[in-house]
Formats: sequence, structure tokens, C-alpha cells
Amino acid sequence: AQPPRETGSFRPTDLVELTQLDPTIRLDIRYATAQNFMGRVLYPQARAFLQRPAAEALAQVNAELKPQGYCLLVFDGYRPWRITKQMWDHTPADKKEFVADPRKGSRHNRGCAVDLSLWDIAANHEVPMPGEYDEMSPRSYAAYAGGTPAQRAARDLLRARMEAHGFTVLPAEWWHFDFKDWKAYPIQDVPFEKL
Ligand SMILES: C[C@@H](N)C(=O)N[C@H](C)C(=O)O
Ligand SMILES: [Zn+2]
Repeated sequence: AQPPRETGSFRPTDLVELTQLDPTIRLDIRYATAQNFMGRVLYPQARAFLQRPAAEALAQVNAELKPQGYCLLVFDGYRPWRITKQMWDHTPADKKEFVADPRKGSRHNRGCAVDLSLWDIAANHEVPMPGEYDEMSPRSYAAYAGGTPAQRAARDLLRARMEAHGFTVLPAEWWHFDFKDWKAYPIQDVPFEKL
């Protein structure tokens, strides 16, 4: 299988490693472990990359959250197209709203989508949200009305800070944000070890 053929012109790709840009962004790269919805290791390295403008915007979000006692906890950034294809093939038809169709590609493949949550700096733990990362249920919806008021407030705080810096939440996933310039970058299938 091959990534879809794209026509038109794109900006040169400039994938930046998030922790190089801002060492205070925390990582929990689930796809580099077997603790993910696929149940196996997908990435050889626990690293996260975004196109430079998206990475810089994310560092601004992280800086803005600190006075409130939080920093960002990143689960995934750039994702090679072949991993999107594996996710799609693995996911049952009734759950496909939670994975991108490889015939169109994911915005992760363009280095312009990020999966993330909040980290409570003083308490030293992930902030509870209305649902878990990659949970394939309505609790993942950005507008899900259940959970506790504190969980919904945390989810909505993350969304507000991300939207203020050019990111848009995916309605089905409170943790997934697309950067505004995603159309300007091509779908890539470069594995992590070759970045
Ligand atoms: C698989 C999940 N973490 C995700 O990123 N889903 C969106 C829809 C995607 O695959 O682009
Ligand atoms: Zn995502």
C-alpha cells in the first residue's frame, strides 16, 4: 500500500522535535509502547515531531499553561502514513470515526496534528479527563457532557488554550488537535528512525 498521490505545491517539510524546542513539554508516547489501542509497539522511538510553526505554537500554549499549574502531556505528533494504514485496518467499522482513513491521510501524517492532555505540575500526574486517550466511546467526544465538572473544565481549558494558538479540536476526540496550516504540508511516510 502507498500514501495517496497529492497534487499541488506544498511548503518544505520542517519537522521539529518538540522536546528540543521546549524541554518542559512532557511526553507519553503510547505508540512506542504496547499500551495503546493496537496492543503492540508501533514506533521504534518515544519521540514527537511537528512542523515548525505548529511546534512553536504548541510551545506558546505550554508557556501559557504554567501559571495555572499545568504543562502539556503529548501522546503523539507526526505519524508516518503506514501507521495510519495499520490503525485503520485494525479498527472495526463501527469505531472508524476514531481513526483517519489512509485514502485521505491523517493530519498527523502532515506533521500538523497532535494528541495531548494536561499534566498537573504540583501533583505530578496527568490531569483526569472525561475519558481516556484513544478510548473509542462517546466519552471521547469534545462535547461529551458526562464526567465530573473538574474533568470537563480541564478538557475545556486545554481546548481553549489550543484554539487560542491556531489549533482546532477534532469533534470525536478531546485530545486531537489540527494546526490551521495543515493543508500546506504533504502527507509523509518517513519512519521515525529516518527523521
Ligand atoms: C488514533 C487517534 N489517536 C487519532 O489520531 N485519530 C485521528 C482521527 C487520526 O488518525 O488522524
Ligand atoms: Zn490524533
